Amino acid sequence: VFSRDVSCIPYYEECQKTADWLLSRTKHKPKFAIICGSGLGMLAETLQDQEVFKYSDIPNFPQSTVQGHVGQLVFGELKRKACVYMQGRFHMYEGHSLYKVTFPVRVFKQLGVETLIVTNAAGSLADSYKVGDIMVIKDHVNFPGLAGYNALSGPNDERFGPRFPSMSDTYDKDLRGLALDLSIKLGYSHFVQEGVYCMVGGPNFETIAEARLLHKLGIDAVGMSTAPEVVVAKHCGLKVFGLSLITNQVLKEYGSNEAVNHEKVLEISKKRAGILQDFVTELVAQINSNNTN
Ligand SMILES: O=P(O)(O)O[C@@H]1C[C@H](O)[C@@H](CO)O1
Ligand SMILES: Nc1nc2[nH]cnc2c(=O)[nH]1
Repeated sequence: VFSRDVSCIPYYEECQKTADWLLSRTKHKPKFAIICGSGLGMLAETLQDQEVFKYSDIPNFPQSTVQGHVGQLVFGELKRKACVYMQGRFHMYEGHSLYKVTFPVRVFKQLGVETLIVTNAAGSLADSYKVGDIMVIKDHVNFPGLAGYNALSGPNDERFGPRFPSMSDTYDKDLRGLALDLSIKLGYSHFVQEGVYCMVGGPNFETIAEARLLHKLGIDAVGMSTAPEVVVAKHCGLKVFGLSLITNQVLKEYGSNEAVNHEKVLEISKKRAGILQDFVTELVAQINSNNTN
C-alpha cells in the first residue's frame, strides 16, 4: 500500500503519458498548480476560461473517495496566469500508495508547472490559534515519512530528482514573506499565522495523549496530507507554498464533550473558503510582479 511496486510500469513514462494527454486537450500551459484541501474545492471557482477534466477520464489518475474532494482537474487563468487546480487530493489513509498520492505532482511538473500551492484543513495545537485562522506553512513534520512511509521510497529516477534531496528549505522563503506582507495589505493579519504543519497517517483524529505529544514537539497544526506532495514537489524542483485552514482545535484535555468530525471540518472550510480563495488569487497575482517566480 505504501510504496511503489518496483515491477510496475515505468513511473516517469506513466506521468509523461498523462501530462501529454492533458496537454493535447487543454490550451492552458499552467505555471501554477493549486491543490485544494478538504472542502476547499471552491478555490477553483475564480478561474477564468475553465477546462475541466474528471479524474475518471484522465489516464493513470487515481480516484477521490473522500467527501469534500470532488475529483477533477480544473485548468484556467487566474489574473491572466495559467493555473491548474486539483479539486480533490489523494490521502494515504484511503489506501492509495504514496506514489499514487503524489502522482499528480509529478504530472504537474511535466505539464510545465513551476510553483505548487498546497492547501489543507488542519487541527490546531498552538494555543494562540483560533478556528478559521489561516496558517502559512513554514515547515512540516512528515511522521509517516520519518517512519519509512516516504513517497520517495523505492528506486529513484534521476529524471525527477536526486536520491537524497535536501528538505531544509522546502517552503519557499520569498513566497512566505510575500504572503505575510499580503496578509497585512488585505487586512488579514489578525487571522494569518505562520507555523509548522504535521502530517499523521489518519484517518482517525488524535487521542488526547497524541495531541499532547504533538503539542510538546512544537507542532502548530496537524492534518493527514500535504507532506508527501510537498516532498515530491521539492524533489522534482518545484517551488512550494502552503496554507493550512484551521478548522478545529485539537483537544488536549480529558473530560470535554466536544469532539471533532469530518462534517465540522467541512463546515468551517465552506465558511472560510472565500477568504482563502482571495488570498491565493492575490498571491498568484503578485508573484510575477515581484519577480518572485
Ligand atoms: O485533504 P485535507 O488534508 O485538507 O483533509 C483533512 C485531513 C482529512 O482528510 C480530513 C479530516 O476532516 O481533512
Ligand atoms: N489529524 C488531523 N487532521 C485534521 N484535519 C482537520 N482537522 C484535523 C485534526 O484535528 N487532526
